[in-house]
Amino acid sequence: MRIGHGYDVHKFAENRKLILGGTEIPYEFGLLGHSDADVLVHAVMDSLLGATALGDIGKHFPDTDERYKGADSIALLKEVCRILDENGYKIGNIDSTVIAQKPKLKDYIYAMRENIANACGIDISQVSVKATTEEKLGFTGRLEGISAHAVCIIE
Ligand SMILES: Nc1ccn([C@@H]2O[C@H](COP(=O)(O)O)[C@@H](O)[C@H]2O)c(=O)n1
Ligand SMILES: C[C@@]1(CO)OP(=O)(O)OP(=O)(O)OC[C@H]1O
Repeated sequence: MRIGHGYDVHKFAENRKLILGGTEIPYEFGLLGHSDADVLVHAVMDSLLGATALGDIGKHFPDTDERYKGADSIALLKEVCRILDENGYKIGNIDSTVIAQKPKLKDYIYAMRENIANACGIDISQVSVKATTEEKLGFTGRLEGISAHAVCIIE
């Protein structure tokens, strides 16, 4: 059994969609990135890669590579899960937290869990997504961006 941890941050920008956990969330700002900037899926991918000690998302999907411009992070997650499978690993469970002052995410949590579980070929009960604010403190509290943490167990 191996444990993995992932963390990512993306800043808010105008004229971008807000994609979290593969779900488009209505909000006045989106997140800036080379890909679709899905900060939650990026943290999940880094936790899985961390558990295998096979590098990180920057190594597998460099932000200098035109192939990943506007990339659907859920598609990248599927590739990470293919790598895990190729190396003989199975996911035990994934737990994650999105840190966002706004928007409220509770109505989208189930859809995010479902998207992540489907991409990984696991049951939704193996994927937890939580949301919290930082009580208006720090960069998330100032509405400058969103961060996400994820941990996982693989076997
Ligand atoms: N962007 C967010 C942040 C929080 N939630 C939900 O609200 C609960 C209370 O959040 P606090 O930061 O005030 O502790 C939290 O447990 C989430 O259920 C949310 O939906 N979206
Ligand atoms: C997945 C990638 C691909 O460009 O997405 P980005 O939007 O650049 O996001 P970041 O978390 O800064 O780096 C990871 C990249 O590998």
